[in-house]
Amino acid sequence: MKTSSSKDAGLDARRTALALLDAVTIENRLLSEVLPAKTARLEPSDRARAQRLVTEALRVLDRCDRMLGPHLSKRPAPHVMNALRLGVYEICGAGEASHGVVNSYVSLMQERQKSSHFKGLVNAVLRKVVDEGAKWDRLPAPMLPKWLRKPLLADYGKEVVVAIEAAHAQGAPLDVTLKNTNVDTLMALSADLLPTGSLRVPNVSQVTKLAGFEDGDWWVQDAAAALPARILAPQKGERILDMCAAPGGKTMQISAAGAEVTALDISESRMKRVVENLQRMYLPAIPVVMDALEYETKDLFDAILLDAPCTATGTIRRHPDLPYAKDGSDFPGLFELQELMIDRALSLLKPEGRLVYCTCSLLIDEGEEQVRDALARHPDLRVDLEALKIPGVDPNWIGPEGLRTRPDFWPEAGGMDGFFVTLFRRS
Ligand SMILES: C[S@@+](CC[C@H](N)C(=O)[O-])C[C@H]1O[C@@H](n2cnc3c(N)ncnc32)[C@H](O)[C@@H]1O
Repeated sequence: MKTSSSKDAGLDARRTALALLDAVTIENRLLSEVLPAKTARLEPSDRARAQRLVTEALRVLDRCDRMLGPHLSKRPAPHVMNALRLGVYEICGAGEASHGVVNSYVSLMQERQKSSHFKGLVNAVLRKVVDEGAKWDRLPAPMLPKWLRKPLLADYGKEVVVAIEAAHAQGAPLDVTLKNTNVDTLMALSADLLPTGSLRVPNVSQVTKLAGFEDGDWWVQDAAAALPARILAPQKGERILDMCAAPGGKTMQISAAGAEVTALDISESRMKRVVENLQRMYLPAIPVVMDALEYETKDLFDAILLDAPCTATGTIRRHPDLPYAKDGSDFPGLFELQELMIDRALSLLKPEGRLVYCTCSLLIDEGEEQVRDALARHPDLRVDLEALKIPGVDPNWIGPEGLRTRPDFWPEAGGMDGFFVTLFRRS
């Protein structure tokens, strides 16, 4: 690994960003899986720079490709294409000095024998892009890849999908959930209080340095992700199962409300994060590491929150790598697992108990369709629509099966993640 010198300032971060983009688009890995290993040897400032560069470029990858299209008679090898994409993003999207950007990506091509003969192409194409920079702002919002755009078009229609894509390009603000409603914390964070009770914090560079982090006054949680536990409305002393708990955002909401919460997750490493998060917040919970489909208990629960494993397509604002790392092939397996988990949850619930089912997905298959199927399988089950009408939730977001949020909601305030939430009771 080379180190930065004044001559090649930014090269280490760019090399790593290119390796990360290759890992996502060629090896189909999620950034969260590859970031630790690929950035381990970088200086903290370069690590942050590489992460920012690849994340922001992924957000506008379709735009980069549109800029490059007219200058490429044939798509070059993926590694070369990714260098061009990063170069375009840096020149047009980030407004970096074009001379340094072009030189860096040409140098990176020279570093590998296989790509060294593309250095002339990279040089020529990026220079042409510099001349056409003004085109960038006139390009439409980046489109999702076809494999994901197609089902979303079927679910929502073109107008909504275009609005969702525009919201994805904007990225996501930082939202936090307060442990206790505390005006001092609100003031110290200079945050906006959102209609649903979450706080939106402006201009964050380092979350751990924000007021109240050390004291456990709040945790990071998107405003939409905070809705399922609010809808569950945990009561002091109730026994509640958080059936897919890690990393623990909803467990902490339930615990902070004074309920006795069992936090279950199949992943030992992810459960460690739940425990760490609970410790930082000084909140109790009973951690259980096991497959929810095998979990049994004699003492049925008063309420269950099932935040089922899903495609996470509602979180693309935060994870723009997802549409490029995935191709939808694992989706049917997830839909089946969600169905099994709903049935399992019902078997662990008191007859008068309530089950909140939610997914951070935009796909109807993982929300409304799961509810319709569950009602057909369990004739004694009903959806409690009244329970979904909590403060700040627009009644238009509620359909016959439950509450649907989308990234294009609250556009002026900065949007929200896509979620589906419903509350089941037995008739
Ligand atoms: C959407 S995440 C949960 C997020 C969490 N509720 C929160 O608010 O922080 C889904 C979780 O389901 C867990 N999971 C996947 N399959 C599972 C299974 N069969 N049993 C229990 N947990 C499972 C995953 O490890 C993952 O942590």
